[in-house]
Amino acid sequence: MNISVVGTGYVGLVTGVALSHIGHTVTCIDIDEMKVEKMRQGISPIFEPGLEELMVENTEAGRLFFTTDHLKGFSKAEVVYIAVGTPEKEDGSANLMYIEQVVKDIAAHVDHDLIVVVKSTVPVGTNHYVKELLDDQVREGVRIDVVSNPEFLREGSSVYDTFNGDRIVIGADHSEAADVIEEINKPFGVPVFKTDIKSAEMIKYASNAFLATKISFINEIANICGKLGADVESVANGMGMDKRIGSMFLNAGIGYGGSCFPKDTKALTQIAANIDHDFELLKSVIKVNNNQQAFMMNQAKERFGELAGKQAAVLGLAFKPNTDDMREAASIVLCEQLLNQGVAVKAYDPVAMDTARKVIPEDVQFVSSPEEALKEADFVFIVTEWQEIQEIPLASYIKWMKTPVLFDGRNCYALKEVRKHSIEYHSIGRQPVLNYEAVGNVK
Ligand SMILES: NC(=O)c1ccc[n+]([C@@H]2O[C@H](COP(=O)([O-])OP(=O)(O)OC[C@H]3O[C@@H](n4cnc5c(N)ncnc54)[C@H](O)[C@@H]3O)[C@@H](O)[C@H]2O)c1
Ligand SMILES: O=c1ccn([C@@H]2O[C@H](COP(=O)(O)OP(=O)(O)O[C@H]3O[C@H](CO)[C@@H](O)[C@H](O)[C@H]3O)[C@@H](O)[C@H]2O)c(=O)[nH]1
Repeated sequence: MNISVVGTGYVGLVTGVALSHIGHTVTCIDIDEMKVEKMRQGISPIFEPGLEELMVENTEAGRLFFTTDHLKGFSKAEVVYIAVGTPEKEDGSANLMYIEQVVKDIAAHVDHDLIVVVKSTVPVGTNHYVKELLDDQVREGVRIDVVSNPEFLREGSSVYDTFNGDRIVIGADHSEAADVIEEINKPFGVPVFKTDIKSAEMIKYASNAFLATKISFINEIANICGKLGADVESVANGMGMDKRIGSMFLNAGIGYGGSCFPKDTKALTQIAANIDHDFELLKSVIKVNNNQQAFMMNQAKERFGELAGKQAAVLGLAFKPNTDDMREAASIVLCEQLLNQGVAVKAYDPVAMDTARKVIPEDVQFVSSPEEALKEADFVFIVTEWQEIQEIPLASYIKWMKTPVLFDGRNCYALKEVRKHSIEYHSIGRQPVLNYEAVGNVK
């Protein structure tokens, strides 16, 4: 099939590349000329494992094209996927201006029947709003169907997730349009769930809100465990063995970040508020997450009393491993808080340094290895559990740091291992390891 994908961000580019890989002819359209130029040269504008190779393979096979020209991009399209951003507005609701612009672009340039697939995460009712706008704006005689097809990929494993998803949700008013989208996706071999449009839109928000709830729940349990002497990892393992609960998304830490959970949880409380429903549970999930981001900072203040004049290392800046995405990364808030307390900060991330420079205060010193960050540091914040960071030998903290005081926001190290070293180690929902004598005069 001839498909156009509008927006080549984390969702659009992966969708376009994957659809071309299963045999469709795909034209990806973006307004960002630099991005399009990069993709034409075979360079992925985002860091996503496996994406660039697949992009080049399908470009060379003549199935994948990139353009900034909507007219050209839509000329042969039988189906257009919308994958532009829906960022949050000041009141927390979803900003639909990019979607509305794409509708204008389609209406201005399309003169044949079309199925428009909304992949972006949009509030319940938006697909019908898109259909109304299109019906108002397209040329006479042109028939447009709108299908909701929310995306569930995770950054850092988006290529894998696309080919190994748990389900593809298709929401449509007409079964013919739903059948076309099902047929397009058949080669993925992923189970398809067909439903009405509003339910499809809600499945996306409800899924993200539920996962965010799981994370805030385990973080609350962790905070209680920490005070009672229980171990949150054991608790999560024991809970997760119950199939009704499931073992995934029970990793305690410094809260969820990224481009989706923070924005989508807020948007869903707003969607509920619009119909006078106070979504108390979800508001608490958000509040717990905001508090959790301050957890390590509070630990450090409690540990040292005065932080001014100290030197800190921050290991990991991206909101999660295997991505260069810095949207709503905990590291941003943590670096700001450290600087505000008069701490000198050296930060390292294996991949996200360039994106981090744009959002992290410039007083933070960016360094090119964990060793440089840790050299002469009074303490370290482990913020992102990159494999490279998890593999730093515990002995290296002793060797490189002024005082090996670790605050691990992602529980990267097994306590059994930590206890073998002369280290002071604070993590989330687990007992601290306080080898005071060995560490010397830090306390
Ligand atoms: N990032 C994720 O992991 C993820 C996962 C599932 C769903 N989503 C949802 O998917 C949507 C896209 O998210 P993203 O992270 O890929 O966004 P993004 O910000 O990475 O990418 C959006 C792209 O759209 C382009 N664009 C904007 N207006 C355009 C126009 N009129 N024509 C052509 N291109 C245009 C931008 O230049 C940008 O490259 C959002 O609604 C998001 O909530 C994201
Ligand atoms: O047990 C866990 C799992 C995740 N996280 C944090 O939660 C955030 C989000 O992680 P993850 O869900 O793996 O990444 P995203 O790329 O944000 O993916 C989520 O958001 C996407 C956008 O809507 C959805 O498509 C995905 O299904 C959904 O998992 C990150 O900060 C993680 O550190 C935890 O703290 N504990």
